[in-house]
Amino acid sequence: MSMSDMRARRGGKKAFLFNMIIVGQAGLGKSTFINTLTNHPTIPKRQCDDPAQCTLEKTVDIQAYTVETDEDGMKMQLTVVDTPGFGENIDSSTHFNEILSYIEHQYDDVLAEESKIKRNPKFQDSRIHVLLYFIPPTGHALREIDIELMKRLCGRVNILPCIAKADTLTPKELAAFKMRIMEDIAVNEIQVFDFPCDENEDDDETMQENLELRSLLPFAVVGSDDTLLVNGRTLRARQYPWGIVEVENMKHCDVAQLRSVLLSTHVQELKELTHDVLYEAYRSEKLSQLEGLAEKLAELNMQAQEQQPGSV
Ligand SMILES: Nc1nc2c(ncn2[C@@H]2O[C@H](COP(=O)(O)OP(=O)(O)OP(=O)(O)O)[C@@H](O)[C@H]2O)c(=O)[nH]1
Repeated sequence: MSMSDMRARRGGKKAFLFNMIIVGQAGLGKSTFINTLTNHPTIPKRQCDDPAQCTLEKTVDIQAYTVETDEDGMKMQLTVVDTPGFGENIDSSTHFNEILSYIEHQYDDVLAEESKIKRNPKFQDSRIHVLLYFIPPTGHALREIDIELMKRLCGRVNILPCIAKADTLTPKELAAFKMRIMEDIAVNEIQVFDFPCDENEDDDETMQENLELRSLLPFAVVGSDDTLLVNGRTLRARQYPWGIVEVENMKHCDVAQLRSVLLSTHVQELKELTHDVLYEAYRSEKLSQLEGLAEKLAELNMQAQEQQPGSV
């Protein structure tokens, strides 16, 4: 779909449903980022008076939060699925399996609904349209765990890689880190959502915008729960002894562009890719598995009948 079509759709009365999941190591600022993105305390802060206890009070369950957004005239009902951060000591394969089964479970629900003779008019499609993968700001390269997780999930969900806490890197470090991450993604054949362009469908403006967005990958993210007064304007920002990092300032990070992608310009495309490509692949895999099982059962039945006394 072209950007102009997308814009033509904006301002419609019906709120768009969009579902995202956020994944990454513990303490990378996932909850803070969601509240920054939605400009709302979508994920409640954990109440904790005792700093010693605070570190123990992490996100422990996969949990969905829904919030209304209105970005650039595009109204949406956004559901964000927050996942527990994984760490060095956690068995990562269990963690990956939980995320994968959560994503597949939403596909199963749709598959079951599609197979009903009488559909439920109130059925809510909770398929995940995008996964934000938070990479720690090590400044080196992707870790094995990042590669493994993205490899396992990329056939099931659109992945957008993000560098968490990008304010901890200098601009030079950030640029080099971005380059190495994209090299690792290519070498390991990880399919991420890279703003594909279609010469036959997209107009020049869309192609240009997509190429610019692609060049930003992975998005440099900064989140903050605080607002500060900067030159007479109240802004979401992080304050340090040496200065201020403004969340919406494109010179400081890529949050402004990422917000626009996630809440407006690329919502339709991510939904279409989820339905037409990812869900379709899952559906046919599932159905051929069922077909294989049915054939096996029929074969076993036939053998059982042949072995019955009196059968010819
Ligand atoms: N420097 C920096 N710190 C951040 C940023 N975003 C969040 N933080 C801080 O990082 C800490 C953890 O933030 P959370 O949002 O709770 O992290 P989380 O990933 O949701 O944590 P889990 O739920 O435990 O996985 C908090 O002290 C935040 O203030 C950021 O962009 N830059």
